[in-house]
Amino acid sequence: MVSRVLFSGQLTFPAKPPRETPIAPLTPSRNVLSFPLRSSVDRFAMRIVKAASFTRTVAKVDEEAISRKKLAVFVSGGGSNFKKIHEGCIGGSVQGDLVLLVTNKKDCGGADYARSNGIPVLLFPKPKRESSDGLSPTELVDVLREYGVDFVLLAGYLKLIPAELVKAFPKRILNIHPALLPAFGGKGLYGMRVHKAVLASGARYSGPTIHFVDEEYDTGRILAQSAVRVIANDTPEELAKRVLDEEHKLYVEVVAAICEERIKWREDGVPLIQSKDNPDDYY
Ligand SMILES: Nc1nc2c(c(=O)[nH]1)N[C@@H](CN(C=O)c1ccc(C(=O)N[C@@H](CCC(=O)O)C(=O)O)cc1)CN2
Ligand SMILES: NCC(=O)N[C@@H]1O[C@H](COP(=O)([O-])[O-])[C@@H](O)[C@H]1O
Repeated sequence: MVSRVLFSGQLTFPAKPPRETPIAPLTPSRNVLSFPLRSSVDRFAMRIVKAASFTRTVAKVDEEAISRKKLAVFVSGGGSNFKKIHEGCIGGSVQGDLVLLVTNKKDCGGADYARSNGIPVLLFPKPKRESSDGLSPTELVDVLREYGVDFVLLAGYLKLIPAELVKAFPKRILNIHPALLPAFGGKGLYGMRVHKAVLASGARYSGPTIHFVDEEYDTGRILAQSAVRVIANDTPEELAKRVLDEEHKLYVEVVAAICEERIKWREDGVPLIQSKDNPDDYY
């Protein structure tokens, strides 16, 4: 079972010029004139009115046009979240483009998928053994900037993101964790270890958390979560599968919101997602 609470109370945001709510796209229910026409003159007049309205709406949407975002994804394993985000970019549900894949395991499944889809693969950090391969933290920041990366998405990446990168991309690095933070997070809690800890605790709910990344593991501002029921005789693998299915949905939804600039920061520092269907609602 998945639940998601919609917040639509009075919100206060840091003072900044209010952004006009864009006119909703033309939809029959919203834009069809519904009164009976009296004569051919009325019909002609109505066509003029509707044409003007359409032009104004299109013009407004053009003014509000938001640029596609450039995304870099970091993985260490199979990369199923990475693949779902890529499918979203290709399919049109995400207004973004995957320009880089970064990994600490250059032969992992995510890296193989990137190479077979023409996405450049970078190795970070440098392997411990003496090797020319791999980037230093400074080199990594430089490359991300050269590619014009707007957002960095961690998806099963198992190394600590260095402070240099966190500082270079403030409020622009996201991570997905397979449990409801702040519980079951931190150093040593990743992959199946997380689900084993959840089951051992007797928690009745788990589920993915998407949060902004700071200098420590799993302590950044929480942006999105969804709850997944823990079943009494769940194995770690069964729970992992249910949570991963929910991760795939949640990450694509959040990345779509990021690319559409629908993240709003409340004055107390909590980030919220503005509803796509009703701009007055946040969650
Ligand atoms: N600066 C940050 N870096 C990273 C974060 C973060 O929040 N801030 N999130 C992690 C992802 N993650 C949980 O979501 C996570 C990944 C790995 C570990 C961990 O304990 N790793 C081991 C090494 C594991 C390995 O090399 O196989 C360790 O550091 O000893 C904890 C949490 C990504 N980076
Ligand atoms: N703490 C980090 C962590 O455990 N991340 C988890 O690794 C898996 C990666 O799967 P994927 O490679 O198939 O996307 C995901 O379940 C993700 O939440």
